[in-house]
Amino acid sequence: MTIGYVWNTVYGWADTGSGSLFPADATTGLQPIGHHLAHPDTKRRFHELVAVSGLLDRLRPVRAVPATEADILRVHTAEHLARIKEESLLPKGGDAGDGCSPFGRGGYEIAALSAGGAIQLVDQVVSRTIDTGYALVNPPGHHAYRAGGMGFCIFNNISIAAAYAKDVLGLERVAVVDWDVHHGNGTQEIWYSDPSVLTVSLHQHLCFPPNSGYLEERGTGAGEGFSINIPLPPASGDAAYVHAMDEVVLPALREFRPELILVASGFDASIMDPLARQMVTSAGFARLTRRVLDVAAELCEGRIAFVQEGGYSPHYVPFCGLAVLRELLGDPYEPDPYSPIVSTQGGDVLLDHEAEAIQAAAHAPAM
Ligand SMILES: O=C(CCC1CCCC1)NO
Ligand SMILES: [Zn+2]
Repeated sequence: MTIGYVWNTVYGWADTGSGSLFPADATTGLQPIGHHLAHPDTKRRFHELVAVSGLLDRLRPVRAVPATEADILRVHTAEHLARIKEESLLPKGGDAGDGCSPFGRGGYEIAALSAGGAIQLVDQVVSRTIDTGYALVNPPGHHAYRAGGMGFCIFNNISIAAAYAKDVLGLERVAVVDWDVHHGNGTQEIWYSDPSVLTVSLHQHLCFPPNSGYLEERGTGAGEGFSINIPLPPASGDAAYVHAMDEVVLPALREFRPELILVASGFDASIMDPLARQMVTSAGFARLTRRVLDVAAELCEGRIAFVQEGGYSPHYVPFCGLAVLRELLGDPYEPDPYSPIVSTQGGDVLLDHEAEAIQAAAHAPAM
């Protein structure tokens, strides 16, 4: 198996400013802090663990190339692209669009390279140059909608890659499975009326964005039934996520019959993440990964690619990512150093209310 891997040093240079979420503001008590919650150090640490663990030597480097304006415009409006480029020229940069997604001067180039990393990985998976792979890109993308960015996302990397797969590589059906803990509202919006892209979002119900990701959001027009939301209760752990995968995601993929599966791989559903309240462990992410790898082999000759989204625990994200990469390499799961603490907190048992939430999603109208 040849497993591709995308990383570029500038992904670790994304300037997230001096705030923790909102910009520092002495008048409102928002003290400056060294690391914004989305500080790139978390993803740099993931990369460094991949390197120090020895896995990097077993991965095939895939070189990120900046997404072109044409690539970005397949998904985003000209106005959004123009604004990001304009603000990226300012001495202190700008914001993706919601006031808590800062980027520094040159942020456009990093965001274009993030989207371009996803494109390059998809290109090599579809052409079978590599069997599968992981794009450890930054900034993330799944909240970015056609006309704007939000939630730390400037451009919707995975949608830009999906559009490339359709329009340039000629694929007719692409599925996006989003296990980032927050609703993939941007990805959903972009493809909401389009039956050629199935979007499936597993997320903590109402965690972010506000009032988004309801079960009833199923697509519109020709796209009716091709947007699937699986809102999960807070504290859902490995058992709930694996059950949701088995009961909702895999059946939907089998019905849709994608030619390519893209996984929006956020690790903020982890038990140690500061921006959500789920309890997924590195073992849980390994189990989810095994399942999507197997269904890709079953449905589309293994054409599956993983694109980094969120994940904010600098302590734990590296080990969640390592567990996913070990699964891609066919290595057995290895408990991480936090396992004695995180694997005894109860997320490994499916609770009734979790099962009920998942059954509700499983019985939503078919596509
Ligand atoms: O990881 C993210 C970003 C979530 C934060 C954006 C503002 C508050 C929560 N989205 O997937
Ligand atoms: Zn997230």
